[in-house]
Amino acid sequence: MESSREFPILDFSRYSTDFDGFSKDLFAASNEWGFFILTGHGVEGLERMRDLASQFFDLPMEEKAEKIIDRTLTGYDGKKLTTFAASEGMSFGHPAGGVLKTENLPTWWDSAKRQEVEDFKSGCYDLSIAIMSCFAVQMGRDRSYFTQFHQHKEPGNVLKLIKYPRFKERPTGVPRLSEHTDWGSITFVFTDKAGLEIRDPDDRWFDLPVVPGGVVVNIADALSLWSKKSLKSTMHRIGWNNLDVTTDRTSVVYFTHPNNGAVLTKLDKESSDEPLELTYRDYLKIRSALTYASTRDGGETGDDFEAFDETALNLVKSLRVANSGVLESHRLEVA
Ligand SMILES: O=C(O)CCC(=O)C(=O)O
Ligand SMILES: [Fe+2]
Repeated sequence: MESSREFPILDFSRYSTDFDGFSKDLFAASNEWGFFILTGHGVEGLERMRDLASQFFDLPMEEKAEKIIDRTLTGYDGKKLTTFAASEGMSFGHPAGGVLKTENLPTWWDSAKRQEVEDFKSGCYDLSIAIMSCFAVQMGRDRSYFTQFHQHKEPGNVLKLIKYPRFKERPTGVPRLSEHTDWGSITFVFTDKAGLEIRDPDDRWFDLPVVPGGVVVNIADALSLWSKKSLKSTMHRIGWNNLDVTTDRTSVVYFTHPNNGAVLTKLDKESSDEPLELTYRDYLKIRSALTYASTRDGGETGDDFEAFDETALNLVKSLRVANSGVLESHRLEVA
């Protein structure tokens, strides 16, 4: 679907030559669309990450599935275990340095490869901090305002290599990736293939363009709450219409998260004089309960919604897709 509005494509080299103008444009794009494409971003090592992804996903299942994704979002997110998507993923969580030490990576990821992953993550981290400094200034804060809440602490940022495999025929009733918003601060999607669809400012599905050398950036829930929704966390998905079913799609995705203790917002409570502080940790608990309540085996969280503060629960629900009824569970057996 086309949009009547122009999708924002911005050049990161303006960050050093025209900080004020650039940050204004970045903020406007994130306010209107919640998504933009950044060219000239300078993150190095993408080809190598794609190369490692391709080698890894070609390994026999026993080697890939040696370590399955855990609570630190590290490990193999395998075909048979994946919910919400017809894909397989290899995920590297932890704060900086953690990929070198974790015991939850398949042996194939030796120390040299782990170092390459760390280096790529580090380039992404620097870019994320630069982008957030633009938002901070536009929100009337100090340039380093968000940096203090994105230190190398728990839960850390996640790099995920994702392969959406080709099929002979289009599977029925299952998208490549179900519609959702992301959870943290901002996300980067590096890909050379079409397929990503987002809700445009008129709330219609829009096919994201592919810009060679550009990275797709989107705002996630936590940053949206932090900015009282002036930065938009936009729903997105990957369908079948834009990319032939017989074509593989690989993406390299970097998710940034605030530190667990970061206060995203304060909620006024009638019952108390003190506002309730909603931290990223609180948000995560609510969001994962809402999301996994709809899956067949309930996830790990259980669904003890009564334990949550009602105002906080309603706020997270107001992000629309945190409603468990919207996400559907898909468990697809790939031949
Ligand atoms: O693979 C992509 O292009 C997007 C992935 C995505 O939206 C996600 O994993 O949250
Ligand atoms: Fe996403």
